[in-house]
Amino acid sequence: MSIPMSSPKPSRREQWKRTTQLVSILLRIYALTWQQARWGLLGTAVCRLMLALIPLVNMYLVTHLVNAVTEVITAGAELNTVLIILGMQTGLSIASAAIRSLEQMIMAALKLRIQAYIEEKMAEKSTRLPLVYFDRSDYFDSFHRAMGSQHSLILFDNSFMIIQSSITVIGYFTIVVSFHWLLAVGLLIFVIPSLVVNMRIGEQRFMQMINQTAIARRVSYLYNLLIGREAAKEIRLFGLSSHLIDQWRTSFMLNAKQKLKLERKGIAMNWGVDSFNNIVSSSLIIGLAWLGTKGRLSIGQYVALTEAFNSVNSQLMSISNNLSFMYQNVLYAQELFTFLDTPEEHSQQSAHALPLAKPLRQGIDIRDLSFQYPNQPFPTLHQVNLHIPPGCKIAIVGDNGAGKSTLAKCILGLYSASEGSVEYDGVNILDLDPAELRKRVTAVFQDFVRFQSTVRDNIGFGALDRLSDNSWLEVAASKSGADEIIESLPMQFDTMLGPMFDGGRELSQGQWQKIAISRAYFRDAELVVLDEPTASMDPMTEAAIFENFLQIAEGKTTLLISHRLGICKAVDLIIVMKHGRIVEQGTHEQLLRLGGEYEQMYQIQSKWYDSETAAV
Ligand SMILES: Nc1ncnc2c1ncn2[C@@H]1O[C@H](COP(=O)(O)OP(=O)(O)OP(=O)(O)O)[C@@H](O)[C@H]1O
Repeated sequence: MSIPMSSPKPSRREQWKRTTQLVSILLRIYALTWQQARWGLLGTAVCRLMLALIPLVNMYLVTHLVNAVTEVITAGAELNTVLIILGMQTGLSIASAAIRSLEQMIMAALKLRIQAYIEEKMAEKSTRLPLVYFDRSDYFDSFHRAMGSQHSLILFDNSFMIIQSSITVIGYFTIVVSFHWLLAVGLLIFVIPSLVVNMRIGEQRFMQMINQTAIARRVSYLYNLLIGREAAKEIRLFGLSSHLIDQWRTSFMLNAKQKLKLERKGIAMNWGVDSFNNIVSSSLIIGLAWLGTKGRLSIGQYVALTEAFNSVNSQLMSISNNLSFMYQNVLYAQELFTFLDTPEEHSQQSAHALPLAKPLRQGIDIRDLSFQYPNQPFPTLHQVNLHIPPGCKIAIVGDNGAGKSTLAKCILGLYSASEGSVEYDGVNILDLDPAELRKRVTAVFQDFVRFQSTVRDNIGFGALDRLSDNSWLEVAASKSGADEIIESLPMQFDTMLGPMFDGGRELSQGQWQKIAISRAYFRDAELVVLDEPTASMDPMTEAAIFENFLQIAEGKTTLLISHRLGICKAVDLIIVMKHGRIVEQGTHEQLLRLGGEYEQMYQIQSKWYDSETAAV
């Protein structure tokens, strides 16, 4: 879908291909607008048609008015005709203003409708894309460009303007041609230079937008960092404000200078076009005066034609501007459609997703699984093999960066294997319906979300269909120990959490964690993944959570990622990971006997706990 723009001199074939692509984008926009707002579109078309005819009627009235006024002055005729024509002109102006207002109202509604539709589609698309896209900078570039291209869809407005102006101009041409064909040729000369200049500038603006996307994103990233909550503490603590503002200013100015250069070029070129048009316009008026000397024009016709020239000039400028805007908007719209056409998650496109037994019979098998992040030079997981029987409790341990969280995300189906497979009951995860799979799994991640919303939402988002079921909410809250926190809140489950909105109660890190764990429990899933859920909790709370966890995990397949090895004694299987591989697996006793990585980690931690106890 993306149109190659970099080659300075495209071949004829490339030009043809590019033109057909642009036309197909244009047709797609028309189809979309028609589908979304056909009555608005029809209403606008009718208004624009009437507005196109009004100047022609006015020209007719001006001719008669000037002639009638001349009669009054030179031959002492009655004022009646003048008054009647003036009355008609006033009526025409009022009608014209009313139609214009109506058209503006329809257009405002139409634009909002299209904007809502596009924003919804973009949000839908973002949530349906595979998670791995969010690790790619080109995805963010594409999203940023698509966001900035939304306005381009109102190019139907440009088309209407062009049609409206064209009808008026054709009317004027028909009248002008009846006086002398050379006058009509002169009128045509107006349009060509301004069209060429505007299209060139439009294309350069678009290319600039493409080239500046990455840096424009950095500018907005730095700005949001400066004004946002996330970095507020550290900016103050480390005194980063001036440094970050300097960085932001440098990036901003880099973009601004390039933009300014192009604007200057555009303004200078338009000045050239304006001067040229003034010369053409003066020549035409001289031509009119010459026709007058030949006795082929009345004063009224002379005045009306001069007005017509000025009007045609502005109408032709409007056509040329709208054509170039249309061209520019089609180029932008291409970015939007490129984003909207990005392929989604595997099975969402397939109607042949395979069913899954409930509960699982054979469990989960990971076969020769390798996974590489798009922005990493080497795979993060190498040839991982693991069998997880149904109902088995597994702890995954290992150094920082060993690949524990990545493995969990592959098992949850959030990342697709680069090589090998994850199978549920022998069915490749890629052949399962993602929506169906997600109903069967639940997780708490290290970087869980703090929804700036009610407690009910924060827990209930785990299973939307039970959002208003208080008894389920209470059970989920008590399992994680969040019930005590909720009890102390002014409106219990309906209390707003987080500082972002009025009346929101901020919680401590550990309290938020309990809420996030409740959310995971709220979904009654077969596979529960807890990725370091207790990192911010005090040891007493941690012990309680683990105890609870094991109790409620009875019968469920559970995967626990933790650096604290205390829990490992109570699980069925411990997996030790190092540099993206499983290096050891077994029970606590088996691994201690093995005397390998696990035993070393365990000894270090027990010494640490022992010395803590000794110190106390
Ligand atoms: N979103 C990402 N994009 C690129 N690389 C990533 C991403 N997330 C993790 N990695 C890389 O993958 C490797 C494994 O990360 P992972 O988070 O799976 O490790 P972990 O064992 O869970 O670590 P920790 O104990 O610190 O949480 C790391 O070297 C990291 O650099």
